[in-house]
Amino acid sequence: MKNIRNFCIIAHIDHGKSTLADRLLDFTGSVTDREKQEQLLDSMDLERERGITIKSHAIQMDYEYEGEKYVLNLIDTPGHVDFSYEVSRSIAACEGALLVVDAAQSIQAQTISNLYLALENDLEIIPVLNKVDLPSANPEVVSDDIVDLLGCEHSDIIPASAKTGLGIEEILAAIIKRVPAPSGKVDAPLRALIFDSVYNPFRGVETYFRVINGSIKKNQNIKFVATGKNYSADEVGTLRLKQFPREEIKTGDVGYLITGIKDAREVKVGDTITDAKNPTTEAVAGFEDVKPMVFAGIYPVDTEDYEELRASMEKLQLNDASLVFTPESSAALGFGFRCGFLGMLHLEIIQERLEREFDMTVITTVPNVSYQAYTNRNPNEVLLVNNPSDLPEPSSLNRVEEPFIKATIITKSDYVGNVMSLCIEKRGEITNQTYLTTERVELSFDMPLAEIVFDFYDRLKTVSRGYASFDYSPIGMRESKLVKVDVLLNANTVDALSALLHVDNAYDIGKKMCEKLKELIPRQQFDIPIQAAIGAKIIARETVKALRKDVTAKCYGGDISRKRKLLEKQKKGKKRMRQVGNVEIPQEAFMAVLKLND
Ligand SMILES: Nc1nc2c(ncn2[C@@H]2O[C@H](COP(=O)(O)OP(=O)(O)OP(=O)(O)O)[C@@H](O)[C@H]2O)c(=O)[nH]1
Repeated sequence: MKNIRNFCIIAHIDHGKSTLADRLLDFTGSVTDREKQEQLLDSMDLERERGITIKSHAIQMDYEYEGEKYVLNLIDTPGHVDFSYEVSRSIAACEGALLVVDAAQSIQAQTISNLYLALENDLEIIPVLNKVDLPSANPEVVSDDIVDLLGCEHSDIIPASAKTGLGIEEILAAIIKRVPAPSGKVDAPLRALIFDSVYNPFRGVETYFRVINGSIKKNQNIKFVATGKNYSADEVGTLRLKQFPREEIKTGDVGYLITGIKDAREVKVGDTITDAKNPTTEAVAGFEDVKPMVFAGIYPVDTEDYEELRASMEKLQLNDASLVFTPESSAALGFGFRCGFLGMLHLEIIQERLEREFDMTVITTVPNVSYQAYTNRNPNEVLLVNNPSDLPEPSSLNRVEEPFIKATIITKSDYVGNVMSLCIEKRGEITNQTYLTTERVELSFDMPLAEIVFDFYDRLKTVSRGYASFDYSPIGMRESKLVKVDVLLNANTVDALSALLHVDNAYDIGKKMCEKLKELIPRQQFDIPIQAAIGAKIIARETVKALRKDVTAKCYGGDISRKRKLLEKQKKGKKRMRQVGNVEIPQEAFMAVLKLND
């Protein structure tokens, strides 16, 4: 045990975490040349394409230092705020953390939020100043920032470049010297923390764990504490680039477990594994069910594909336990599903996976957060509103509460004004303003989650010219004045276009929605009035004028091939359209409310 080191890498997005992990694997000889590939740890295609780490992974390295052999377990963590719960679990499985800071970008919002998570778990922090090879790097200034933040010495900071390999040896030495060896009770009943799980279509769910006390043996009868289910440990082993089956994984070490579980929902990140006959008495530390933050309807483009969509979603859920869905129906779109996501990125990923892996073309409706409504009839009963159509009628509605978050934004002092006006426009209330240095300011706001899940991040980037980083954490529900804004096309309400909005914004957004829809809905043979309404009251109106021109009109005469080509083109453009009443609505229109400021 004394020669094991468990550590993770924490950083703001794009500060070089995955690249650094690759260098460490290289340097310790954990990969052969043939296995070498950029960003080894990001194994999903999507991850590689998007250049982001979606799921956290673990990998074991051997390293000899001053004549002694060490086992280093690197637990990689996802960088996007949608997956922050996984970061916290990975952190809980370690004793130390490399805090990677980009020498050109300095400390950003997620550097700080991840650092706090690490400090809460008493991790030893090793600050790494990455990307010192960049011409724009500013190592002196950024080192000062790090010293201010951590209260460490300048000499504690390791200058490095994950690109050139500078500093890698020093980092490995620091992991061995500064990160404490795991401490745990070898003789106590098994207690292991699940920090991740991965779905393998052939072997079922692979569970990644860290043994805190005792050991886990092959064929042992084990129990998952939170779900209360028993399994047999069919295979346990250590994780290298490949899996290495072992007879036993001992106290302090990290490994994988295969039990034949076929459904990802049975394995919950943060749960504790214990022995079925001799269970641990210690409480499961900090286990939390991950709750979806954003809800949207997903409908097949072709109504006949509903069953196929259901089958695809069920398969997706087997390997992504954070996806939840229930069937729903919409007057406009027919049968589909209301799905819960961790955030907008997660929504995009699911949509893309449905298309790539299952060949499904789907229509996604306006996303919304989850509200809580109370009616006059029973003001104590909470009604969950995950869909605008679930909101009770205004006459019977007592009050609505919406989720709030604490937003932390770090920006340059020049942009404080812009950032503040943006946040105030988004119904934010400033709660704190701290100058980290004379140039950099940390701002905190209490804001409704609904305002930030959509275009906030892009707007923030624009108003700060890219010099703002952002992070948030939920702070509970607060009462809010919300109304349902409906959209009528050709005098028919299209339920899939309804949105829940704050009363102060409803008129403005209603008007913008009509304008945007006018741009997006193709002209047809007749005038299409577009109206926004609150209840029976129309608050805005636009009209899509009737079409006069036939696309093939120009090709009079016999040029049939050209005519066909044009018609093909028109058909392609129609692919993702939905006929509602007699109006054709393209997919973009369902998301129009998100793009009002484009
Ligand atoms: N010049 C230079 N570029 C680097 C260095 N380290 C990483 N990069 C580049 O910075 C970008 C981001 O690096 P990643 O390793 O993907 O960053 P990350 O923190 O893992 O990002 P997420 O996985 O999305 O959280 C990539 O284009 C890397 O090639 C470095 O030391 N020097």
